[in-house]
Amino acid sequence: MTPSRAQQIPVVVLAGFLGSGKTTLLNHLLRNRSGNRIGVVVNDFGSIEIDAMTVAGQVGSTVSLGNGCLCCAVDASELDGYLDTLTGPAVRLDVIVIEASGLAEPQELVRMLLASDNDRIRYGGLVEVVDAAEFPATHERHPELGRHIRAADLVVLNKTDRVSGPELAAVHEAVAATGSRAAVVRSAYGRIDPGLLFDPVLGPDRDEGVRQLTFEDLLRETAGDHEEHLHTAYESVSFSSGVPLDPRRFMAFLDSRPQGLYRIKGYVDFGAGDPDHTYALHAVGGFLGFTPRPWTRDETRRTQLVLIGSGIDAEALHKELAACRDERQEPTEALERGMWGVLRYVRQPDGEPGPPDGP
Ligand SMILES: Nc1nc2c(ncn2[C@@H]2O[C@H](COP(=O)(O)OP(=O)(O)OP(=O)(O)O)[C@@H](O)[C@H]2O)c(=O)[nH]1
Repeated sequence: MTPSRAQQIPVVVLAGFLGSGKTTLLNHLLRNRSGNRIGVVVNDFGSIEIDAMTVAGQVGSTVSLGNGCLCCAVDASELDGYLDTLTGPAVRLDVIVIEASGLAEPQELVRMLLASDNDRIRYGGLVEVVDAAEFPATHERHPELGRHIRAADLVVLNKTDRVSGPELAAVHEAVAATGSRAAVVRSAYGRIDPGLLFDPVLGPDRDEGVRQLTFEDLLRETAGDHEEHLHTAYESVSFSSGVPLDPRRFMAFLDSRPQGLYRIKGYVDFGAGDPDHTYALHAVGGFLGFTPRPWTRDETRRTQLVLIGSGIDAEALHKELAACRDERQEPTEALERGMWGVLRYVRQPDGEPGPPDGP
C-alpha cells in the first residue's frame, strides 16, 4: 500500500553554481534542525569527495554519490539505491536533502526524483542558491543558469555581505527577469530559516498547482542536449599529497591561477609551517579564504584539493601543484614568513566574526 502523502519523506534538491554556498547552507540547516532528522546525499564533482567531508554533524545517514555528476546518469537506479537506504523504517528521517554538484543540471535531478519507484518519498522542492557577488559575471558566462533559477521553488540570494544594497537589488531583479516565480530569500552564510525547507514554501501545505514542476514542465525546460549542460565545459583536477606544501610556493600558485579556474576547495597541510592545523581552502572566482582547524589525534596528514574550471590545462595544474610539495621541510624563519602569505587569507568558519583586531 502506498504511504499517505503525510507519511512520505520530502526530498529537497539543493542546487546552485560552483561555490555559491550550498554546503554552507546545508551545514546551517544541520546545526539548526529543531529536532528534525535530516538525511543528506552529496553529489560531488571531482574525484575527492570534499563536500562529503565538510558536511558536519549529520543526523541519520549520509551517503555520497561519489565521482561524477549525477545528472549524467542514464537512469535513476543509483539514486534510488541511496534513497532506499535513507527511507528505511529504522532511519526515520523527516526530510532528505540532495546537495547537487555545482555543475549539475538540477532539473535532471528533479526528473529522477519524480520518476523514482520509491513510494516513501515525495519531491520536496528545488532550492537554488545564488552567489550575489559572482552572479552577474557567472550569468553572463552561463546564460543557462537562468533555466536553473526558473525551475527553482525557492531562490536563496546568498553572500549578501559581499555586495552593496544597489548591487543586491540588481541581482534580485536579474533573478526575476529569468521569469522565475520562486520565493526569494536573502542570506549571509546560508543562514535561512530552516522552516523554509519543511514549511511553508516547500512544505506539504503549499499550493502545488502553482509552482511544483510537472514532468511536462521539466521536459520542456530541460535542455535535452547533454552538450548544453554546464559541466560539459568544465574539467576537474584532483590533487592529493602526503608531503606538506610549501606555503610560499602554494600562494604563488594561487596568486597566478588562470582565470578559467573558478573553484578550488579542499584541505592543505603546510607541515612545519603550522604543525597543529589543517587549512580548509575555498576559492570562488576571485575570492580566496583559508580556515584552519586543529588536526585530530589520529588524522592522516594530507593535502586534498579539487580544482574545477573551464579551459584549464589539467596536467599543467597538477604539475604546478606537485612542485609546491616540500619534501625536506624545516621549521625555518623563511617558512614562518611564507605562512604570513597564507594567514592574510584566514577567516573564521562560516564568516563568524573573528577576534577584534585591536584594543
Ligand atoms: N562572504 C561570504 N562567503 C560565503 C557565504 N556563504 C558561503 N560562503 C563561502 O563561500 C565558499 C564556498 O561555499 P560552499 O558552501 O562550499 O559552496 P558550494 O556551493 O557548496 O560549493 P561547490 O560544492 O564547490 O559548488 C566558502 O568559503 C564559504 O565559506 C556568504 O554568505 N558570504
